[in-house]
Amino acid sequence: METNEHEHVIEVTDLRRVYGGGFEAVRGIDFSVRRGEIFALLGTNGAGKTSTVELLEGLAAPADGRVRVLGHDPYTERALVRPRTGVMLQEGGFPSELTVAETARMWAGCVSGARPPAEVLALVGLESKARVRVKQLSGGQKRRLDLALALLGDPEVLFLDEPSTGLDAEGRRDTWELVSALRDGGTTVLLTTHYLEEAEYLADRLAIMHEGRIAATGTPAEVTAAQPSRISFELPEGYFVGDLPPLDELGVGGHDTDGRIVRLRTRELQRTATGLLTWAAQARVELRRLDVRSASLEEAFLGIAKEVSAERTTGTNAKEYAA
Ligand SMILES: Nc1ncnc2c1ncn2[C@@H]1O[C@H](COP(=O)(O)OP(=O)(O)OP(=O)(O)O)[C@@H](O)[C@H]1O
Repeated sequence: METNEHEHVIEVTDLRRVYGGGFEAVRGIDFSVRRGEIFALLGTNGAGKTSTVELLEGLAAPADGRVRVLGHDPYTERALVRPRTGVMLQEGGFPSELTVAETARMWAGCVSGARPPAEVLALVGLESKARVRVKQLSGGQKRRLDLALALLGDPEVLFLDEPSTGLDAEGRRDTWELVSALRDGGTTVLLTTHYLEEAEYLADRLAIMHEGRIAATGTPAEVTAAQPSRISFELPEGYFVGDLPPLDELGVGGHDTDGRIVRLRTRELQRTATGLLTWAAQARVELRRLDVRSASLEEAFLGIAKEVSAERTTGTNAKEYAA
């Protein structure tokens, strides 16, 4: 395996996917993934994540744009790319009468240089289920079997489509640890997920997709830093919002109230917090229920989805969306 960690293992340029009937599910996206990196594609339902991953896996040809996986076109050069990648699909669809071990052996027969099936079953914690029929597995155990099969070829690049859907909290945590360990061993991972905490925990970098486009991309910290922080507190007895220092002078971008609770949004957290606390000290009042927090990935996600929808409604980007 090559070890150049700066090498771009996945490169996507102005990628488009159009389904029969003319629906454009992927509308010109760009991103790249370096060797040994975990990259997460997040998005609302129908954002185009699976449509994108299928293009990376070479299951369909793009309508336009370019995809390279390990330097090759995964569709036209499938024979070069496929043996070096592992794919965990959303629904594996195995014959349900086979046992777990038989399924793994059958799959190993289709993979050149496959690892011993027992080894990958142990990796995902399914060794004790080797003799159980697939139809008797729980939903979470089936997802783990999907993952084991994707690992049979010891892939350089692993595509994981919602790897922990259906897993309980412990199973999810186990999967995260396994995926982290694979990354630490040099595997490049592209995953789609609905769980923001999964992306926060696992992803070195991520992209948030919305309606076929990438609305934000970067490290989890970069994506959340672009969203406003929040400060909330209870107005002291006898005070009104108008008694606070002018909010724009404190760097506040917006505010709302809920009874006596005031919520401020700011991109200058330190300036706003300092101004507010200085005012409280000078007025000799206590700010009860004070809560100061940076945006979470979840807030960033919801904020981006809302912003893009609002732009669309007001027509800011009407032309772009009509394209
Ligand atoms: N075969 C198809 N024919 C027509 N439209 C399709 C087809 N497959 C998907 N779509 C549409 O393309 C859009 C993107 O779907 P896709 O499955 O890629 O989204 P996703 O981000 O993976 O969503 P989810 O999180 O719900 O799995 C959706 O509007 C979907 O209805």
